[in-house]
Amino acid sequence: MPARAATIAGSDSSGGAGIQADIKTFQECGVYGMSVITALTAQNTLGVHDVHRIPAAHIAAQFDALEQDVRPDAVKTGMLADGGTIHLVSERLANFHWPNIVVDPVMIAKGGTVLLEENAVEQLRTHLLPIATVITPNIPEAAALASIVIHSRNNQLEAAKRLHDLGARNVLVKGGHGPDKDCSADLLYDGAEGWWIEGPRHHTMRTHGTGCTLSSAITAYLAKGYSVLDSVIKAKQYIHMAIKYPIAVGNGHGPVNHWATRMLDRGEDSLCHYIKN
Ligand SMILES: Nc1ncnc2c1ncn2[C@@H]1O[C@H](COP(=O)(O)OP(=O)(O)O)[C@@H](O)[C@H]1O
Ligand SMILES: Cc1ncc(COP(=O)(O)OP(=O)(O)O)c(N)n1
Repeated sequence: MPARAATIAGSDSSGGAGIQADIKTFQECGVYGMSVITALTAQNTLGVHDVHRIPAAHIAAQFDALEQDVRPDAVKTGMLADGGTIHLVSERLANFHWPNIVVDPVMIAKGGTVLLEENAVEQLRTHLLPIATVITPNIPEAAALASIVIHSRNNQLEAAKRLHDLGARNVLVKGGHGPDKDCSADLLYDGAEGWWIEGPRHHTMRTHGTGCTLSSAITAYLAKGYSVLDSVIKAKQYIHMAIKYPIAVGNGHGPVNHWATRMLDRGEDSLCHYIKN
């Protein structure tokens, strides 16, 4: 059987983020992709226009269908919408013992639409963080979860330490929203060591779905058996290529190019590098 990855997330009708971005990324990274859909969004590159939550019984049925037949080698969570869904997802993940759990704590879309009810942040902290192999907050999400203001790399590290203390085994605080104009630096912290995984900052509007794409690439490489550090480095190279070589889709914040590596037929770019903190 091929390596298998599952995404537990919301659908983006325009295909740039959510379930669609995750499945495209799984495919490009060479793993078999599966999904548990938590919400449907009517969305395009201009924004999120409507959200329809999936009833809990049907989310549970999707989980059970995978468990009974095609267990994943790694799994990620994305848009979970509300506390009830977080509760159900964390209960299923804990009971099924699915390995390699990547938690992307999606809270707000780039256009400003709330994708997780504000009062569900505590459920994320107490239910999902403790079972996460890796958590991948962006800077505003890390700030909200760790109750800290993030203006600098030192703050990024402090947030990572606090989230590790809450139970996440590895914490990746992504730097896309950081202040550095030339570099987008993500910090990986495992409780002992910190690694800065850096790539050049691309000045572009086509960044819809960057977080979903990075976390699903990490999930794919974990499913293939890479270590957490190697999975994050390979995923960073994948997102770097997907932003650097854009495709023109839509009139707003366009999606990243999920097949950049294949289209260029040139393998992975070597511009990303990592350094010990
Ligand atoms: N303009 C950019 N140039 C290069 N890398 C970027 C850019 N924007 C985001 N990234 C990278 O994309 C990934 C997702 O980052 P981020 O934007 O922080 O997440 P989110 O989409 O969840 O807000 C990270 O690896 C980050 O460094
Ligand atoms: C259905 C759905 N899930 C997640 C997001 C957020 O995706 P992200 O990768 O953080 O990218 P942006 O939307 O912030 O560009 C989403 N929009 N829709």
